[in-house]
Amino acid sequence: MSVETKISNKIFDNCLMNASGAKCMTFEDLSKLKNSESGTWITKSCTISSREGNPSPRYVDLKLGSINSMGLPNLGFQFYLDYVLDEHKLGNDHLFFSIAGLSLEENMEMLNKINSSDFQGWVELNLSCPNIQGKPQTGYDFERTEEVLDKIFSFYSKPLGVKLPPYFDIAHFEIVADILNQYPLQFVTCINSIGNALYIEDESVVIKPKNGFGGIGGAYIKPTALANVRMFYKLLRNDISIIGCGGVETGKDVFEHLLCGASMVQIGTQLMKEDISVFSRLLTELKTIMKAKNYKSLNDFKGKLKEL
Ligand SMILES: CC(C)(C)CCc1c(C(=O)O)[nH]c(=O)[nH]c1=O
Repeated sequence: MSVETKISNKIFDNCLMNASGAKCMTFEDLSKLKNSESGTWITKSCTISSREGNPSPRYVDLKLGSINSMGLPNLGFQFYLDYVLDEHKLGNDHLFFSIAGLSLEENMEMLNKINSSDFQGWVELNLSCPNIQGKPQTGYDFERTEEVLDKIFSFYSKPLGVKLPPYFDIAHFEIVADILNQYPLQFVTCINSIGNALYIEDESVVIKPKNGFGGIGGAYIKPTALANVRMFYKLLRNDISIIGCGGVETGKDVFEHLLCGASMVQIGTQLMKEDISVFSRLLTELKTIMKAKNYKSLNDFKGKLKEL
């Protein structure tokens, strides 16, 4: 039995990786991920300059998930470029590099540098990156998304995918899929946290930034994550792989993301709660499910969600 998977022309030993943002900011974080059971790993979304991010408490684990307003803390673009280039020298060309520039110019600057570097892995462009003041995040500003992808694909020639915020309206799925289908994207990651949720404990918010408003992850968001994976699996070109993210706590949750059409599954909140042993547990649980159903490989069930 195999839990191998493929994104564009690269095969991974297994279909699990961390979600950008979860335990992937420092060299120590990244080394632990590299040496974990995950099939690959991704860096924390970065900006050109390093950032402290928001004041704490800015991330809180909840019974049914998590809430965060980290504020894009990261060690700065050059740190992550140096990191992935060191990995390239060690022969690791299958890791993911997340960027979330604070402007289109910043994203272009980072992508120009990556384009002319020896990096051979994938870039995950975080479309939850902030937009012009007063406008919604880029992923919710469809004209802006088209403009950003136009500019990027006018010069960027290496494998690239986008991390999408959750959508809810069928018309939005269709508009976004039509835009994405115009570009040579290798993958789409669905979903980022569900933005601006509010969690209350003892008559108070639980995180300091943004009056307690933060992105929600974990079990709360699995139904929405699965719907986004399924929708984009159906609407996007077959050569665009779907990476599922959202609400994965067990092997059954991984199985459900794969059933919806995901080729790779990212773990965020549960990685924050359980640390990197989560990958071996999830792989064991997934293999148990596959064995019980006599599935030999992911292709036996990937995308084959039954409808009534
Ligand atoms: C929300 C942004 C700060 C603009 C991007 C970084 C990010 C963060 C973050 O760094 O606060 N948290 C998330 O759950 N998703 C993200 O994409």
